[in-house]
Amino acid sequence: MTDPDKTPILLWLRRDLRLSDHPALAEACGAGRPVIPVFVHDEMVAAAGAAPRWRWARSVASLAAALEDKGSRLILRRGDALPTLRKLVKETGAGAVWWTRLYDAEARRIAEGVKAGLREDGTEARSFPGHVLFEPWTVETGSGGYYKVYTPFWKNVRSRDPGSTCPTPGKVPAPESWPASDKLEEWGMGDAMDRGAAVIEPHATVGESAASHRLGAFMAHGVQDYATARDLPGQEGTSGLSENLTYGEISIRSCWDSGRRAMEEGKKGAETWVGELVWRDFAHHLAFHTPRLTTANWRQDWDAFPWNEDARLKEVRDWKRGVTGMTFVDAAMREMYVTGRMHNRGRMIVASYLTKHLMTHWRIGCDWFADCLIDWDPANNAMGWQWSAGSGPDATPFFRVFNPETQVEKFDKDGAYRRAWIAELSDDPPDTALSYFDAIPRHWAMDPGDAYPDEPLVPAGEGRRRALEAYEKRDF
Ligand SMILES: Cc1cc2nc3c(=O)[nH]c(=O)nc-3n(C[C@H](O)[C@H](O)[C@H](O)COP(=O)(O)OP(=O)(O)OC[C@H]3O[C@@H](n4cnc5c(N)ncnc54)[C@H](O)[C@@H]3O)c2cc1C
Repeated sequence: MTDPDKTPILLWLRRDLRLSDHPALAEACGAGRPVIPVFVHDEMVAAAGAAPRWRWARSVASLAAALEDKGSRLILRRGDALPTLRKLVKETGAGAVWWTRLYDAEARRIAEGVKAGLREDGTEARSFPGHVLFEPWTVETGSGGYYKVYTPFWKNVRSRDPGSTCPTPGKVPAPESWPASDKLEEWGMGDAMDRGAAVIEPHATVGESAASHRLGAFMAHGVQDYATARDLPGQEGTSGLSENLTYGEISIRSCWDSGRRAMEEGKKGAETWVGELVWRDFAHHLAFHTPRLTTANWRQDWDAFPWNEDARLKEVRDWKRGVTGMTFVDAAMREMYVTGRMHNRGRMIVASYLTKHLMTHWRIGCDWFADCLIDWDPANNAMGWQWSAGSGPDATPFFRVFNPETQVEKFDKDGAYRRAWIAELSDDPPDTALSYFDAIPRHWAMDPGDAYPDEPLVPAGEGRRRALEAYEKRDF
């Protein structure tokens, strides 16, 4: 009979594509058993949008190479998670499947199915922390509930210790023989991206060592001025780490440790930055405690609001294509289309314009972001949209309508951001602005020589009036 203590451990990897500070990997490597790392192109991966899927593949390729350096491999399989893992358990004689916990509804639904199915078969199924600083059930209000407002959540955790980082394994113990693996290229994970990988590629910073370099550079040069520079989309004033955190190429705990160290060194922007890391935890806290966050109005009475829910309307199309005539909105939408990223200030402005001036349901914008962002994260994205729309917890109230014109004056005074992204506004547009026209599908029939709209689709004042009127008339 096989000694269960010697059987291989299947390490099922999802959004934890790194070797450092990886609790499940560290424990597996210390268990005296072979470890078989596996990435499954499962129902969660298949449902991801075009840009996230492309970026996910880049992360998988990077981890596969890093594992080779550790004497290991990354086994790739395609299919729904449970049957695929069951099949691998059978083929390899693995006695255990371990993974890192995720907290959004869909990821949990899949993992719960895997856990139940494997346990039924007598296979050990065990999950580990590592995706957030503080697991959602460990942060409680005085009365034992969950937090619905960020500030008290922040106060609760700001002096807590998320624990020490785990050592990076020197070697990952290999099995006597490896199971077969798919080839990543055969999965075509970039195929759905109609702007093509070549456009986004130069804007992505992929893999664990690039992420760690990025964190170091931000700590050395960026964090000091973060509190003010973070609001200026024309500058590189933020860490850019969201794409790496999304795929777990860096651990949130190492970001926290660096941020806390910078606080101790008296770097001015450090506490604000650590506070943003905690916004990420807060989003996952909410997604865990109220799973509807990612799909439905968090405040359920907002179901009765007269949102436009038709994504085919011209105004929604113009918003997606960055031709609303509202320069801040258009610059941000184009930035996202070319780079797969959008500055946080831009995200707030475009979301406010769509949900308030265009009175369009946040889900339409949320879905478009989910297709375009290389840092797409189900919890952060949904929380950001519901915060902007007024339907979420701790949201900006619906009657507080961002004015995209005054926002531009405040945060892009010198016009650097708009010039960078809107070619039609300049006689000599920069490459960034022109690259938008290489990125868009031909059927959008747009050209840098086209006239930019003379008037916004919905002017700031009129949109505000319309939104407030609808809000006053709401019957909830
Ligand atoms: C409508 C909308 C949609 C959004 N969608 C996403 C998304 O899909 N994925 C995503 O990672 N973030 C999302 N955000 C949050 C935020 O815009 C990005 O995390 C930020 O722009 C990333 O840039 P950075 O890595 O340079 O962040 P930094 O400013 O350097 O912050 C460090 C890290 O803190 C976290 N963080 C910062 N701001 C927030 C925030 N408001 N909410 C949650 N976490 C935050 C991120 O992990 C970020 O990488 C969204 C915000 C809005 C308003």
